[in-house]
Amino acid sequence: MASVGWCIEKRSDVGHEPGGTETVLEAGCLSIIVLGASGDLAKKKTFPALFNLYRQGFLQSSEVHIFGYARTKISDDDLRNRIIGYLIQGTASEHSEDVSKFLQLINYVSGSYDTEEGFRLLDKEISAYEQLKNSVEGSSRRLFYLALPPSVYPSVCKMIKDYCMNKSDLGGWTRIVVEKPFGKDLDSAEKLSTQIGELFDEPQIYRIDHYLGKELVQNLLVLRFANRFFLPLWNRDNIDSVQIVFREDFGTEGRGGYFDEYGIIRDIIQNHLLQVLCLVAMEKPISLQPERIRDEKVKVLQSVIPIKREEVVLGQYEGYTDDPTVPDNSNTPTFATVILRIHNERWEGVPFILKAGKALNSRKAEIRVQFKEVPGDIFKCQKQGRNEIVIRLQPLEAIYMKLTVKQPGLEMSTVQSELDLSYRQRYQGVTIPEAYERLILDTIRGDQQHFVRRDELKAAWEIFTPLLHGIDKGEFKPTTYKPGSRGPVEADELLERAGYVQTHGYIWIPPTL
Ligand SMILES: NC(=O)C1=CN([C@@H]2O[C@H](COP(=O)(O)OP(=O)(O)OC[C@H]3O[C@@H](n4cnc5c(N)ncnc54)[C@H](OP(=O)(O)O)[C@@H]3O)[C@@H](O)[C@H]2O)C=CC1
Ligand SMILES: O=C1O[C@H](COP(=O)(O)O)[C@@H](O)[C@H](O)[C@H]1O
Repeated sequence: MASVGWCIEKRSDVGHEPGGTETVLEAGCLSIIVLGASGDLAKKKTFPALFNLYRQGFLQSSEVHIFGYARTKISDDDLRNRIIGYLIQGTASEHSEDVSKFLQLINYVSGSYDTEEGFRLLDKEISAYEQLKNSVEGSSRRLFYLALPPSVYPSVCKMIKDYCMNKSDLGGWTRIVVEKPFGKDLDSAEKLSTQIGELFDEPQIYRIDHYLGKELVQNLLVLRFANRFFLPLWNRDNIDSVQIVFREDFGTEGRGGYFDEYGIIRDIIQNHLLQVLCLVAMEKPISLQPERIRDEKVKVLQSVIPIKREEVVLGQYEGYTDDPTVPDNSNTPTFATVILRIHNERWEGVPFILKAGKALNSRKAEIRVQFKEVPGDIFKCQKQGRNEIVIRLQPLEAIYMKLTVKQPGLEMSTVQSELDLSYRQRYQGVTIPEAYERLILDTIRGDQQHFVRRDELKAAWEIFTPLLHGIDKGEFKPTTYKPGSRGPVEADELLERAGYVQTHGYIWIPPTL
């Protein structure tokens, strides 16, 4: 197991610009508290991510303890038994000793989310552990991960603030991680932000969007700003359209109750896809300081003009309302294509097409940047297709550029082909970290670059709230589509109207080893 101590590289805050990093020695013991430990996210994502960090040496048993907290009355062992299967999944058998050792780092505390009793008990347990480690009071670090429905965030944050804070400021800290959906519209999100903002300062709040932890999303700034190729081309003069697409080949699967309240726009588009859009469209930040990057993202969001009704297609898959937790007359979209337009010098006139759907014919997420046609087409090859750069976020991470080349052989004819950077082939033996793993490590390191700032969130809700209110009032109706299909045909028609040219007779085949 690689040993990684707590001497970490921490990005300095505003005032230390540009660029520089400083080394901060964080020596206090670390308590990670997973609230909602009995739930779905905790078992599927949070605990496995913590395990992987532990396995790779980023969490040391001498310095870290993990507490699960929820109302369900279970023992430490019950919790361990609930999560063990998710830790072992995808883990080689040689790691079974690590699994046992990791599980011993976890204790469970049961209590409610709005009364002091449980939180006093939780504080007592954390303090006991800190004392055991001889941690100097105030130097210890407490990370609260809210794997909970947002309805309980305000009361939970109040309880943490009143009963569970790190006791003083001797280099220690208290941070909270909150999951999406952060609000349901502009007003509710602002209300939630204000409630939490009265209790914690912005540098203590980590609004997680797990798409920001995906490898190829993290690569976007490097790709755009470290390569001469792209700098002069990345604008309205050369790019005709940008698509950011999320497809899932399964339906709401046991999460129907939650999903019906939110729908695909709040579940995927307003957060995950919009965050990706920001990174594709933003200007170059003056440095890699998290605040400087987030400043640029906010500017993009604030430049988006109101969504036009005719640039939206909504769908709902057949059979969606068969779920007993979904009302028969549900108007909730499980599919949406929405065109956003950015009113600035770089992007005026370029449609940013955000598309997301459940129960479709495939599972993938990608960014597809389509370039304009070459003027003066001497090869008469225009009909074969346009240049595209495709960034495949998942599965099979890849970046490929679709381009026209000479067909090999004696004739001078042209054909569509690609320059392909397929990660599995290029980076053999390299394990790409899970998004949650990376983001939890960032919260421990105090790096907020890949988290959503309050003003970003506000600007994101400003874009979608009018449309969402229209849908909630039943003013827009989703059209039905067949599960396993591409979604409503109207979505492809909208794409065509937006100027997207489908390439026929060419398909990218991920290379095999
Ligand atoms: N599951 C997923 O894949 C993803 C989830 N998220 C977000 O993460 C958060 C947690 O999600 P998930 O784990 O699926 O949610 P769950 O519905 O599984 O809830 C987590 C825990 O919260 C408690 N809980 C549930 N409902 C309520 C309620 N109405 N009032 C008080 N406590 C409640 C339960 O614990 P107990 O009863 O023991 O207290 C439950 O085990 C949510 O904000 C969700 O939107 C984000 C991305 C993906
Ligand atoms: O946040 C969510 O994301 C998942 C998809 O995540 P991915 O990393 O597998 O692409 C989605 O299934 C879920 O509905 C949504 O809440």
